[in-house]
Amino acid sequence: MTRVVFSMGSNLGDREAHLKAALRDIAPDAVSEVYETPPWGGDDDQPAYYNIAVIADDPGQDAEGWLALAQRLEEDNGRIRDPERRYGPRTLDVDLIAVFEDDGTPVHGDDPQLLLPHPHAHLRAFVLVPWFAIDRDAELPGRGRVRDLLRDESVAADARALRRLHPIWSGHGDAREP
Ligand SMILES: Nc1ncnc2c1ncn2[C@@H]1O[C@H](COP(=O)(O)OP(=O)(O)OP(=O)(O)O)[C@@H](O)[C@H]1O
Ligand SMILES: Nc1nc2c(c(=O)[nH]1)N=C(CO)CN2
Repeated sequence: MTRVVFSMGSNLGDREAHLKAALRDIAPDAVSEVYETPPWGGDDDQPAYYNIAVIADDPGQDAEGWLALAQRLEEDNGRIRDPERRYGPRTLDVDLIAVFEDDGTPVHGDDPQLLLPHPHAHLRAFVLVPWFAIDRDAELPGRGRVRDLLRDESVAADARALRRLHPIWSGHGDAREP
């Protein structure tokens, strides 16, 4: 069994519909409410994002399997990458933030195709705030408790600009209206 923490974001088209479509394919254990978040990364000329954090367990899935799933979800939602814009807009972005073995051991990855834990997660309020909302004891391997990471001055400033909107998931393994 492995446990994955995903960060999902959308800022093109029907943002909520893209997130719901992704949830339908993964049978999550926990899903945060939707947060509206300003673009992070310096490319500010784009719409605000909808972001959620998602936790899922699957007995048969390893880290590579979770990545393949994430990439399929992006493709199914029409993801196009603009090589000129590192942090440009997208219909759906699914990042693996951390993966844990059955006994809680974190999976580490240094292949550029799969960096684990995600190398920028500790800097991103749009990742940390939703994650903390669904797991008060969350810990980002190598960086510390999410509770403490949120106290960083720059992260805390970004966190204040997030707007918590509403639930997106009913808790019954699908993505129906709550
Ligand atoms: N932890 C990870 N989660 C998702 N993709 C990853 C991860 N580590 C490495 N990658 C690789 O990153 C590549 C680029 O992904 P993508 O274009 O979605 O990046 P991004 O979401 O724009 O930026 P960032 O990774 O900083 O969030 C993909 O080919 C993927 O294999
Ligand atoms: N607010 C916000 N900003 C971003 C996001 C995102 O999901 N939300 N994803 C990015 C690339 O992973 C870059 N910037």
